[in-house]
Amino acid sequence: MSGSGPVDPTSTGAWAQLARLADGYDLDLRRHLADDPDWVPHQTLRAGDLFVDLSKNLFDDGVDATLLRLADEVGVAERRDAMFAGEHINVTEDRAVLHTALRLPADASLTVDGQDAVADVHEVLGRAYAFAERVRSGEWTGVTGRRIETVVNIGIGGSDLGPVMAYEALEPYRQDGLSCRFISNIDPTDAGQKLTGLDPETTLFIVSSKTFGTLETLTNARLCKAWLLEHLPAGSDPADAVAQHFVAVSTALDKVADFGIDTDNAFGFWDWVGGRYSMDSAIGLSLVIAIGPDHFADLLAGFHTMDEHFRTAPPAANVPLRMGLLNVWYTNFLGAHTHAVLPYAQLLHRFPAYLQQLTMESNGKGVRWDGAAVGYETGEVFWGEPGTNGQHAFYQLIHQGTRLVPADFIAFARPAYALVDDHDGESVDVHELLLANFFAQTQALAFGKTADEVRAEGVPEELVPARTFPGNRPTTSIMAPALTPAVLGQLVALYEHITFVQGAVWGIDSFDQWGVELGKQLAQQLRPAVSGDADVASQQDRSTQSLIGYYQENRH
Ligand SMILES: O=P(O)(O)OC[C@H]1O[C@](O)(CO)[C@@H](O)[C@@H]1O
Repeated sequence: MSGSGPVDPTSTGAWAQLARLADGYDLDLRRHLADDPDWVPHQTLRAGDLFVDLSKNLFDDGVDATLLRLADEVGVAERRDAMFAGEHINVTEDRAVLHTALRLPADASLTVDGQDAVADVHEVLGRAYAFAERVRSGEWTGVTGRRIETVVNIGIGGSDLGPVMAYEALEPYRQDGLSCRFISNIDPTDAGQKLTGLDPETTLFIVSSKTFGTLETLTNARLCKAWLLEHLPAGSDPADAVAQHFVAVSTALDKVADFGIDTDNAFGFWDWVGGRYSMDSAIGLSLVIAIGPDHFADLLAGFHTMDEHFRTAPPAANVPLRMGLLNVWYTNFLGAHTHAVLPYAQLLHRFPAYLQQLTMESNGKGVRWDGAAVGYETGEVFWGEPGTNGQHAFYQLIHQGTRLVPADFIAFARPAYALVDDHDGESVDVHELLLANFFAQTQALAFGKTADEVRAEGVPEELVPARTFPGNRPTTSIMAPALTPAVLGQLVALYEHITFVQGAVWGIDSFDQWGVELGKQLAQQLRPAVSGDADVASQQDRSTQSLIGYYQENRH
């Protein structure tokens, strides 16, 4: 796989056919759903516990069949199989891409570059579970003998976003008396705020960094170490204190040792796990401690369910394949640039932020994996907020603006908190209000409101245009019984594989992230200028000199 170049998707017959279909495409969702009684059942798919309704997307049988043909012509299935088999599909880093191995059951078998990956994964998982149990039970204590009450994960990007998102999402599964905080930003406010009010005797720090070379994480880890040693009761031995209060998760265990953390208290993973695909590796240690090994195992099982679906479901029933292809249709043929993700679940409030890294660090690429420039758009901008908050903020643009914004709506049949609003002799289940909004929004977006319908409500003629809704705004609805660990695993894996499908069609390496390097290098080079080195400042461009000058004048 790594030896042969990607197919240029624009050279395929399917691409040309999609371009013809898209020319003047004017599907009317009202008519489409009304005229074809089979459309909704045919476009309602299931994957694990997820119930996925694609029917309110802007496509028809012809587009659908051609998208599936495109997947065939560019070889999505072959690339998927190469990923699952451990081939080095991360070409620019010459690495396998095997986050799917992190959730294989213990009796599965997979050899990666001569190593038994399943045995390795389960060895680390077993150690992480045992460690988590010791913390949860109070057997693992701080240096003064007190049990741990707060776990602070220090990490950034993939070493932060997944654990935070899942910690928030699975709040009902957390153990009482144990909480987590997450320090990520190099802005000292982050560490300053998160350390405030902490009791050093009952705090455990997890330094999470795949490379153990990330400026933000190492700086924050040093700040936390200094804070710990300064605030522990006098007489605590520094080496014991670090040993009891610091553990690490990394692929670079030598650097962990250099930092002063006992490698007995370090949990490894492998270069075949990308940072943004690592929340189900030991990077999830804070989550394992918070929700416990059993729930974490359920989460992994959920991931695996979706992996198996993606690997084995026939194309027409394959949810990640179908959703990924629809995203290609919107991006490359209907002119969409962004994609909204709108969870009608407050507990998923960090899910869009998590998806930003997953999707944009993966597919924000301008060259294919053979180095050739792409001649087409890649990488949608993913964004979102929980409903119904978003309704009162940006839905106006989605409903009536000039841009096409495909949106994924996510909701659960059962609420995390069942609350009833008793008023005026009526009892209203508040979750019903949430779901009524969920259903109503996708209905309004799809079917709109015609000028005649607006007039029929007695609206003055001059206000009719402003109060008309064009409709035909595409949405996918994803529902599940409840937001359990297993369902969360399925959801995350679904988006991992959607991202994969898009990257495979575009022929890009969705697993490297060279685009984040230049800024890091320049920050290192610039730093002396920020500290007042006039020579280095004078070597900068005029705009940067002016900005640094402003900073120097106003810093005190
Ligand atoms: O886990 P690490 O090595 O500290 O990296 C953190 C993040 O930094 C990045 O490399 C981007 O700078 C991400 O891909 C990664 O998730």
